Amino acid sequence: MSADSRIEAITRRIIERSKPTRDVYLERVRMQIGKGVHRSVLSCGNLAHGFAACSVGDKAALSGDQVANLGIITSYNDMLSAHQPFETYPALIRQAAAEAGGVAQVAGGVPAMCDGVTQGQPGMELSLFSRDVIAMAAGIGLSHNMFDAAVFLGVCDKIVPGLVIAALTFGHLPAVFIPAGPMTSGLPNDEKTRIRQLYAEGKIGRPELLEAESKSYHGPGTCTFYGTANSNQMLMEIMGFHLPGASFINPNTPLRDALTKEAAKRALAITALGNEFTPAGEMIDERSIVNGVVGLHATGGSTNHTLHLVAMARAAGIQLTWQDISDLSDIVPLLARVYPNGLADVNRFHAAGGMGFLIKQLLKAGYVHDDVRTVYGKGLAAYTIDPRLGEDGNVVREPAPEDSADPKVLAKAEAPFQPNGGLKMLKGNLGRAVIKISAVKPERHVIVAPAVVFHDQEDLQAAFKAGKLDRDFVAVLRFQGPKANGMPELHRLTTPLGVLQDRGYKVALLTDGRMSGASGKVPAAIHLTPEAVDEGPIARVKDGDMIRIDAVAGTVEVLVDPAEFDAREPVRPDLSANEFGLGREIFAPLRRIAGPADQGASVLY
Ligand SMILES: O=C(O)[C@H](O)[C@@H](O)[C@H](O)[C@H](O)COP(=O)(O)O
Ligand code: SF4
Repeated sequence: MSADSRIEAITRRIIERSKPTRDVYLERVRMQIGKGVHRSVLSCGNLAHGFAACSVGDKAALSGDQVANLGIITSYNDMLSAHQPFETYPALIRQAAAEAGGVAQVAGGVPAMCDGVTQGQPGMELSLFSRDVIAMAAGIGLSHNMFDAAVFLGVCDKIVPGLVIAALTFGHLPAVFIPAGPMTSGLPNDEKTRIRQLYAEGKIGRPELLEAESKSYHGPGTCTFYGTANSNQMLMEIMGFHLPGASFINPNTPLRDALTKEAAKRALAITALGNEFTPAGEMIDERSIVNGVVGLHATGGSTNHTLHLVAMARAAGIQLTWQDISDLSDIVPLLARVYPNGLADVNRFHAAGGMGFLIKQLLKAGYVHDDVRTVYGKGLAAYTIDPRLGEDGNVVREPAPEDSADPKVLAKAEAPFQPNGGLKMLKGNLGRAVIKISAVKPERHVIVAPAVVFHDQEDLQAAFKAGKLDRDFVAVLRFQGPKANGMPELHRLTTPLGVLQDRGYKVALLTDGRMSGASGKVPAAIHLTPEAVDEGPIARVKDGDMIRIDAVAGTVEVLVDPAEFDAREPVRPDLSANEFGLGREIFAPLRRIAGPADQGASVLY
């Protein structure tokens, strides 16, 4: 089943554009593959160090080059509810590997930041760069070169993108991603938001707010809104890094453990020592990347992936642009309504038919490429399934349903919630930006209002609390880009801007910073490039300038006489206050070399 001709055309132009870098990348992957079983190039001393702490049996196995060895890269910590379940995964993976006649070793750990803990805090200024630090940290583990395949334990925002960059950098190895699954449903996300707004208006106190937050985020597993973390799960499934049906099974359940053990065995089965060798660098190609972007649009996924997918693709020599993402958005319909794009959470998304139903609809309508390679074999059609626990405790896969079990949450391709995708690119005399329209009411897709300029999100919060913002306005929050302060998420502003919007004002945010994947109802033109610290046009905007954000036409403009605007000097504020404190001083070198948002805001390329 071939993809829609428009999808094919965009895929072809990505292939053409990427050819120079993709050819070099594939040549390097094949050269590494050509060196044979990797630990066989190690000296006896290297090898002895590599298995010194192993059992006698594993030492014997690893002394030769016939037994496959899995490198586990884990992002376990107790800070992220989504990653806490990984504490027990290495033992489960070792057991599964032994059952399959292989070996598994933890090759290394990577840091993982919880953006929920750092949201609105200085620590958030390390968040985006942590993606590339995670890629480097995973590379340190895999550089021991003891492994025939790698399994990656990661879920949340920057962790999966960082691990994918590492997996593709070590593209000569098969790579299987193993998730931990979503938290069970707690206080509904819209109720959490309502209570936050009551607190922002001074109508309730901290005890009531903390009670609501704790009922929302209440146990192990990924937070249940459709933010970056759950967008990551969708991507790993539709791009073929997960086993079919792995994404949205709750932690600490028999099916979850069965999926984890199956993933470990599958990773051992697809090494060069077997007959289904599937190196990640060849498995992921331009079609896989396009399938990921399509999945993002069809589900109203996180705006952060206009940064991460670009950086992930680049790791495999594939050059994905915002124009590609925007053009795909014009083609792909919105088929899922999961908070903030609706009231349901990911548990209800899964119960409605989940990834199997979604992929089946996208394949039927020709929006995705079926002729792709995955860790499960060939063809995306293998993912149109519903995972169950079999009698023998193993995973059983039944065909995904033809109909959505909840048409308010998952729609069929012939009757979508919106004719186009969740993400729109904006261009104009202020530069290039991104806006997530899937969660914004249509009457707010175009906003024309005077600018109120801020250099710090706290100043906007203070202006709100002082009652200075009860009017139509565009909050122009600048010096939030990668080089300025690490491009933090400004999701805390959703609450005051949401209160003002609910009071009937036409409000929007324009920033060179980011929002959370969980942000939604307030129109926000984000990732503005060039950023203010690079003297982008946003550095010349003044209070009162009329700003037009138009998600229909795809434009972002300041409505000031061009000659007058160009004659203005860019503002150059003192940013030294955010150059130290809570680790920001050690990230200064990364701020200096960070690339622009439309190229992934990466420090790696
Ligand atoms: O991109 C994302 O999805 C966010 O970074 C998300 O991971 C973050 O944790 C939010 O801040 C959670 O939402 P609240 O802050 O509203 O709890
Ligand atoms: S989804 Fe966000 S808040 Fe929840 S655990 Fe992951 S990073 Fe933390």
